[in-house]
Amino acid sequence: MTSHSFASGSVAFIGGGNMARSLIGGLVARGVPAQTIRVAEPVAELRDALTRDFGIHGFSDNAAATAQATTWVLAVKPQVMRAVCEALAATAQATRPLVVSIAAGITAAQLERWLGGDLAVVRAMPNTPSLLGAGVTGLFANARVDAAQRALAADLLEAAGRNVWIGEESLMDAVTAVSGSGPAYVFLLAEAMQAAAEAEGLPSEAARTLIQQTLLGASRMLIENDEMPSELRRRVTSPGGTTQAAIETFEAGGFRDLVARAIHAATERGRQLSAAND
Ligand SMILES: NC(=O)C1=CN([C@@H]2O[C@H](COP(=O)(O)OP(=O)(O)OC[C@H]3O[C@@H](n4cnc5c(N)ncnc54)[C@H](OP(=O)(O)O)[C@@H]3O)[C@@H](O)[C@H]2O)C=CC1
Ligand SMILES: O=C(O)[C@@H]1CCC=N1
Repeated sequence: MTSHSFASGSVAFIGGGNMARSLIGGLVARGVPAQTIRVAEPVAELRDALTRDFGIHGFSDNAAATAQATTWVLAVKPQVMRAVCEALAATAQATRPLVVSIAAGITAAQLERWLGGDLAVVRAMPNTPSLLGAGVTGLFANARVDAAQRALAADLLEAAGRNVWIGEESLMDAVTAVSGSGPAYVFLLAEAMQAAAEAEGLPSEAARTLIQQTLLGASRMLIENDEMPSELRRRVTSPGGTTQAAIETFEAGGFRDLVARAIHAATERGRQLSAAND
């Protein structure tokens, strides 16, 4: 953590579900004092697990969690965001926190309006590898976010992995479609490879190890070799060999177009979530 971390106040998570757990775990692992982290979560088992696992303060009531916090992380589903914000508007206007939302689709302007207006809002889109500190977050700051608040938001999300600042908010739905949802695409590929491996006769456990290590190794090459994916692919693909047979099958099946359509559908869904929950 850098010097501008949470020394001057505490952070309150509203919603203690999957993503909040990943982010809280990242913060605690990076040395943010547990007593400066608060979470409001209505489900007692989830709340108790968070307080037990990380030593943070748990609340069943959103207002109680936010009352002492200088940074709020809104980590509820887009469908309940408006109601959650409107119930916290008076506190937001009285305490003027930095508001960080990780909800898909919901815009900074919507959050600001629901919370009573004139607030610094950062829209952030992390992903589940945050749990391991291997996540990536796309971030957009509205015009009211000052340099110190920007640094604070960056610190908060850096605990989960790398940050990428996005200048135009309209691109946050594409960020969501690429990296927010992205881990699920890799898991789908792993599922499909597992089923195909077993269909070819490989024992389940052997197939699992082969696939896990292949995805890990390929990901490391993407990051560490500093070369284009197309070049890395070319080196695996011996002319007339096995990889060529597979790649030609993918291409003939419209793989690239399918990926483009899937990411477009996710991007559009983000826009719909904004409109449908306004
Ligand atoms: N999962 C992911 O990979 C990612 C998710 N996100 C975003 O993060 C947000 C949370 O997603 P995720 O963690 O997956 O969802 P979860 O359902 O796991 O977490 C949301 C939590 O908020 C609780 N909650 C519901 N209503 C309220 C309320 N009024 N006040 C406080 N807490 C409430 C929910 O309880 P209950 O179960 O009772 O409803 C639940 O425990 C979403 O907006 C999503 O778009 C962003 C990036 C990646
Ligand atoms: O599926 C969703 O809507 C959320 C946002 C990105 C990942 N999960």
